[in-house]
Amino acid sequence: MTESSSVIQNPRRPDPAKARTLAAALPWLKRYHGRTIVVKYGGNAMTDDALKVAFAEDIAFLRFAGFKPVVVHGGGPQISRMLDKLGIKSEFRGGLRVTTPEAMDVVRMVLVGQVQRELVGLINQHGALAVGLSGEDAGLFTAEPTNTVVDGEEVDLGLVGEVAKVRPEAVLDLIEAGRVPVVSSVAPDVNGLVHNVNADTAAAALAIALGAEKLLVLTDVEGLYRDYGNSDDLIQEISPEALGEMLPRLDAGMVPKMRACYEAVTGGVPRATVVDGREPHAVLLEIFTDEGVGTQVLPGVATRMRKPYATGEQA
Ligand SMILES: Nc1ncnc2c1ncn2[C@@H]1O[C@H](COP(=O)(O)OP(=O)(O)O)[C@@H](O)[C@H]1O
Ligand SMILES: CC(=O)N[C@@H](CCC(=O)OP(=O)(O)O)C(=O)O
Repeated sequence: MTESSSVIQNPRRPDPAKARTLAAALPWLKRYHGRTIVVKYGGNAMTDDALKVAFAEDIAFLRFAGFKPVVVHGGGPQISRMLDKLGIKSEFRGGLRVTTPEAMDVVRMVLVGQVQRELVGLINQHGALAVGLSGEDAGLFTAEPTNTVVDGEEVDLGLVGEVAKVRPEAVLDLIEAGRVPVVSSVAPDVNGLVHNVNADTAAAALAIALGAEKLLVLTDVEGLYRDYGNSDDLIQEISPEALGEMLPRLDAGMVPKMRACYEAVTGGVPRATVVDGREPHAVLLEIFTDEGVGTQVLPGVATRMRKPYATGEQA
């Protein structure tokens, strides 16, 4: 022994529980290795800095674990706050923002210039991974103007679009280069006029075009309630057919969200899951556990219910 060497007295034995947790992740590592997972990060799940940091860690973790995560972000509350500051009224119909040309400028500024930039910066704390883009980049999305029907009446939503076409090449190039695309949901129509696309809708269209293994949607509730406001029964698993029957009875932000899950699964994505993004590390908890966090939409299942988690209990 040299003079400079030292002996650690009473070293602490490594905790076997840590190894068990890691070993339990093996089936999921095998299932999703090399597979694309589209993660939709809703504005309501970006409530504090610690949550956003944990989200960025989860995305970097997936990338380093050999998955191919693609982020599509929202920012509805952030847009509403900015509109409010500017003295512009926010109005939602059928879960979608009525978007005037004046509001469209703000939507684009907040989504692409603020929310996207912040997420890119947070993910890149872990390496040169994230690259931001919007539906305007390299023809990623072409929007088609859309209206909605509320209480049997057609409502003019202004510059709101559905995704009519996806050219996923730019996203595929980034994935191929080992990057994490972070996508904002604004998109030009065929004439180049930029439209506001709901981020859930954009995420579903991208998941289908990429042939993703999963669409994972982070929001601010534990999942889909069977009868929101009247009962705390949560739907744990539901088939696209049963969800399709529920769609006309849903309201507010759950309309585009559950429609997006429906579209994704009927469009070939094997499963779509809505989870509570207010839970730190919601992405890792959902992907690496089998207990059915949130609401899962997958073909061929009978509807299964559960009660919400007890207050203070971890997912
Ligand atoms: N059946 C339902 N189950 C769960 N949430 C519902 C339901 N119906 C309406 N909601 C509302 O939808 C909201 C989520 O949509 P939204 O506010 O657009 O979220 P995000 O910003 O994550 O896209 C919930 O906070 C809840 O208030
Ligand atoms: C047409 C429409 O409603 N677009 C949304 C786009 C942002 C979004 O979808 O954000 P969340 O995911 O946080 O709800 C909006 O203007 O709020």
